[in-house]
Amino acid sequence: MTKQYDVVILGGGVAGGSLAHSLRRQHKTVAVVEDNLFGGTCPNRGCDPKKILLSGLEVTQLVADMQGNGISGKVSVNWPDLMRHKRQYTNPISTATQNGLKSDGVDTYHEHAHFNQDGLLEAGNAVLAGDKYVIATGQRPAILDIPGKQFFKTSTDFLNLDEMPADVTFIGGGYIGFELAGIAHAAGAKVHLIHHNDRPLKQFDQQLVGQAVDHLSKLGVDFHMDTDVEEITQVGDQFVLSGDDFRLPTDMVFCTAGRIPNVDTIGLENVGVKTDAHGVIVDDHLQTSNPNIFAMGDVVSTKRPKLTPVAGYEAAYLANYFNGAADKIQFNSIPTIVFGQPSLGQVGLPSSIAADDSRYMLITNDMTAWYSYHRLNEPLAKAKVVINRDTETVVGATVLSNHADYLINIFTLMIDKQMKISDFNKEILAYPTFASDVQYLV
Ligand SMILES: Cc1cc2nc3c(=O)[nH]c(=O)nc-3n(C[C@H](O)[C@H](O)[C@H](O)COP(=O)(O)OP(=O)(O)OC[C@H]3O[C@@H](n4cnc5c(N)ncnc54)[C@H](O)[C@@H]3O)c2cc1C
Ligand SMILES: NC(=O)c1ccc[n+]([C@@H]2O[C@H](COP(=O)([O-])OP(=O)(O)OC[C@H]3O[C@@H](n4cnc5c(N)ncnc54)[C@H](O)[C@@H]3O)[C@@H](O)[C@H]2O)c1
Repeated sequence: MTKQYDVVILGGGVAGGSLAHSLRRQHKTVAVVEDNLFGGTCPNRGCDPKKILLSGLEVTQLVADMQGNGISGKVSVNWPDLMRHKRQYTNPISTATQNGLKSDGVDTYHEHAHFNQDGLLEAGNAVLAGDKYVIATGQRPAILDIPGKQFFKTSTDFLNLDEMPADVTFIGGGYIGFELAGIAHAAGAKVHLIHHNDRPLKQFDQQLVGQAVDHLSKLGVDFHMDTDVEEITQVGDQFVLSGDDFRLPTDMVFCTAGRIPNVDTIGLENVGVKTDAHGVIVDDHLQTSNPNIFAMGDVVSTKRPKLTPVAGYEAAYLANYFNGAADKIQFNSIPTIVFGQPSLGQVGLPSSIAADDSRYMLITNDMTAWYSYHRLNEPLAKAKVVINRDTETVVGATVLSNHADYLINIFTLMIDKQMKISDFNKEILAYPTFASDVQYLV
């Protein structure tokens, strides 16, 4: 059976689903092929479930910070209850997302999509012919290729754990390692985070990363830097991680050493689509080396952070492009946050570059004693803001605090709207809020 469409989308995640709805508003015929959960990574096994589980950390840490300041008595995370709370949100997502697509007139296929040797797009028994194809197959967890790799669990497993083990280890100090380590620690586990060099979260301000690491260490998280795990063996109910002069028994080990693009099982070689280690290679119109095939979202080879709002933005761009707009894709600043207690957020020009360039002024503030943070007895609140001396505008910011997310979004607006600091300071902002504190930071 061959069916003809204007656009066939491989992958029903954030990018694929959002493009499909936009194309239907243009009355185009659209098929979405999804081989796992509709909605993709973010709502099923990424951002959203992670942040629900993070609420355990937020509540317990707030209560711990406020001990002796009007709050007494400890609270603790009940992991099975928290997991039930998470599942109440995640369980309906895939069906609801698929139904939403169907009711909008999108044909959905719950199959693995691939281009066969004749270059035809197969989805199970169906052949889907498109005037255009869009690859939106996302990424999956990378698994380190070491003896015992079959014992690795992934972030997806973590976000579905029925019981929190007493002792857990994360290998890889990136976004996922830090975020899940914080959640596991709050849930009462002894947590180890192993990183292969001395630069965890290497894209962030290393001074602030160091302070976050010190803070988490004081709370009881064990960091093992410059440590290469070479083998995992099972000993009884435990796993032993070993390398040069290193041996660590643990109950569960998660590989959080990055994600790899889903390009290898979709027959791209049959349709002349070029890829590299970071994903599908595209031009400024998200067009691949095959002019009828486009790619968007996490599967694209790019140095930009691979994030949900970026995937959504690319989907919106392609919808306009397919509707006749000719502009090349351009990106505003992309804010990025490692969620935790504290969270670490960054946007725009990194402070490390600004520190060595006389065109910029770097303003560093310790906000810990400021009213907003004192009120909640927040133990660590720092901000670095980069200002262009000529234009007197903010061009970059890094914030370490439990409320970094509020501040980083405000800095993003200031940067992209090129708002003069003097104009920003004329604004009357609701007080006392984390947002109004920004006027003291610039
Ligand atoms: C643990 C975790 C936490 C995260 N937290 C955040 C966060 O806080 N903020 C943020 O902005 N981003 C976060 N991200 C990243 C975010 O989830 C992704 O950037 C986003 O989901 C990318 O959307 P996408 O549509 O490109 O890919 P996906 O959402 O991954 O969708 C791709 C879809 O394609 C499907 N697929 C793959 N191959 C095929 C095939 N051959 N045939 C059919 N279907 C296929 C997959 O099953 C998947 O559903 C997180 C990611 C993880 C893993
Ligand atoms: N809050 C967010 O926005 C958020 C959260 C989670 C994931 N994400 C997205 O998902 C992507 C993947 O996240 P991630 O944390 O898996 O990847 P990552 O690339 O951020 O971090 C992986 C880390 O593992 C380290 N590593 C690599 N090999 C190692 C080894 N052998 N031993 C020890 N450490 C090793 C790397 O140096 C790196 O620091 C992110 O880049 C981001 O795009 C975003």
